[in-house]
Amino acid sequence: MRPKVLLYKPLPDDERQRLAMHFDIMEFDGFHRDNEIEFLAALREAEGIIGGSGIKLPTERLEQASKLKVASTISVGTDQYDLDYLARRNIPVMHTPGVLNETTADTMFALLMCTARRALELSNMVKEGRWKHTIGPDLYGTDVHGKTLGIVGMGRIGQAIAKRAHLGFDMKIQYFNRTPNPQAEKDYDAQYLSLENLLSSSDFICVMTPLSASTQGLIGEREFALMKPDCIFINGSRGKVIDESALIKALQTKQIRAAGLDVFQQEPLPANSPLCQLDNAVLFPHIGSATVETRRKMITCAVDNLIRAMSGDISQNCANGHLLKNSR
Ligand SMILES: NC(=O)C1=CN([C@@H]2O[C@H](COP(=O)(O)OP(=O)(O)OC[C@H]3O[C@@H](n4cnc5c(N)ncnc54)[C@H](OP(=O)(O)O)[C@@H]3O)[C@@H](O)[C@H]2O)C=CC1
Ligand SMILES: O=CC(=O)O
Repeated sequence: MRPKVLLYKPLPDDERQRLAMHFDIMEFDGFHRDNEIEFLAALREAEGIIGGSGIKLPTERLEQASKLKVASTISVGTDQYDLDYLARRNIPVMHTPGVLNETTADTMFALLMCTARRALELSNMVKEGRWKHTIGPDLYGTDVHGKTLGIVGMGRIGQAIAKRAHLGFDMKIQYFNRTPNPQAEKDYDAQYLSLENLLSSSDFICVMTPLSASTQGLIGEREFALMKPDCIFINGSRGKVIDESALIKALQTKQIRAAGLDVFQQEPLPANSPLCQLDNAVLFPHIGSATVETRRKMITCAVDNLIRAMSGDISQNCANGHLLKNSR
């Protein structure tokens, strides 16, 4: 009998067929109230699961997946899973690092540029017929080139952002990680600082860490208070890495200049969020990697990961390999 795999995110036909060559597929478009009973029945039968980061499968649900051997996600972030719990069950979590670095860095730079130059606010002014005369200083933006960019989380994507900033915009790069990144220091002349020093001396701050126990709430009221009054804050990591209420307060009181956000504590962001009322907040709907080309590469990578891991090979792209009891 072929292993059963629960697929809960739509795939292009060719990638779906590739899975079907190896597995019996139980297919769902997301996990929600309307499909809960059938979905959980399929989960109980599944040896493999494949979905995306936006669809949470909490541990109490995964406890029912007694036959589960592999979880594959079409994302680099794996915070939707409890990696320790799955490792205790010896279940590898496979993800898609690398293939989305450049696209996600492009998105973060777009967010940074739009925020600095007030692009969406001014575009809306034009579209709504409010452009009556040459704009004055009250609507001017701020320069990006030549400024100082602080990157919190100088990993794969952080370095792709540093490349754009340093080589393209002549920005000074400083960063904070738990461990220094000598490659970024060599390639982009990046300077390693404590979080406090980075926050108080950067013109732009971009957060690009994973969400984990060590990063949840990393940037809160105290951290916003350390930032320069002209600071532009960009979050591309996960909403819970920052205290969103503290950010809203910092934006409302102009404690910082502006924020560009791709991720939120609750996604989709509720329309009644105070963030939606703020001219100095540029909001993207979690589109870091959302281009045709890159989403396709991520799907191919996640399908490859599942096929290989189901046959026992987790040598590439395993997010919890270091935690597994039995290395494969
Ligand atoms: N908005 C979007 O659409 C996207 C969002 N993402 C998010 O970006 C995250 C990062 O991806 P990627 O660059 O591939 O990951 P990497 O693992 O390559 O980089 C993560 C970096 O964060 C640092 N970091 C981790 N924990 C801490 C901490 N407690 N304090 C300070 N720094 C920390 C790590 O350094 P060290 O371990 O030394 O601390 C590392 O440099 C993903 O996990 C995901 O959440 C990714 C893609 C798209
Ligand atoms: O947020 C996206 C991811 O790939 O992680």
